[in-house]
Amino acid sequence: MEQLAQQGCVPCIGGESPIGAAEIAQIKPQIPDWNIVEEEGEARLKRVYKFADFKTAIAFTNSVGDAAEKEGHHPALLTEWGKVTVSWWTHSIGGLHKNDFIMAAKTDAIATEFIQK
Ligand SMILES: C[C@H](O)[C@H](O)[C@H]1CNC2=NC(N)=NC(=O)C2=N1
Repeated sequence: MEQLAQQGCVPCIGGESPIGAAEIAQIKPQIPDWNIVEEEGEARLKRVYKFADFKTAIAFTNSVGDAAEKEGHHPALLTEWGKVTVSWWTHSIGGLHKNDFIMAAKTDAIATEFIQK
């Protein structure tokens, strides 16, 4: 199976299908530290990363923002002292698309460039 982090997002222009339970079961093991949560009535992928200080947290945040711009798929990012909460979901379908799993895997890869606590 091709690794999620190596894949690119397909453009979401509306009308895409949410990811199915079978595919989630197949690919979720590649992003074991992410939780599927329900917020505002929508399924989202969420993970908290811990860093040594605010400077590292905001540098990581900006790097995730750059990846989002490159792929045209955008997360919610909450940057705090020593901590960044990242949430991925697909606004156009109000839930999870494979793109969100791809971006979660890319986010994990980016995090390895920063020293985590
Ligand atoms: C036109 C543009 O590509 C779309 O609005 C994109 C932008 N980034 C996006 N990001 C996310 N997470 N979900 C979307 O549905 C989405 N739509």
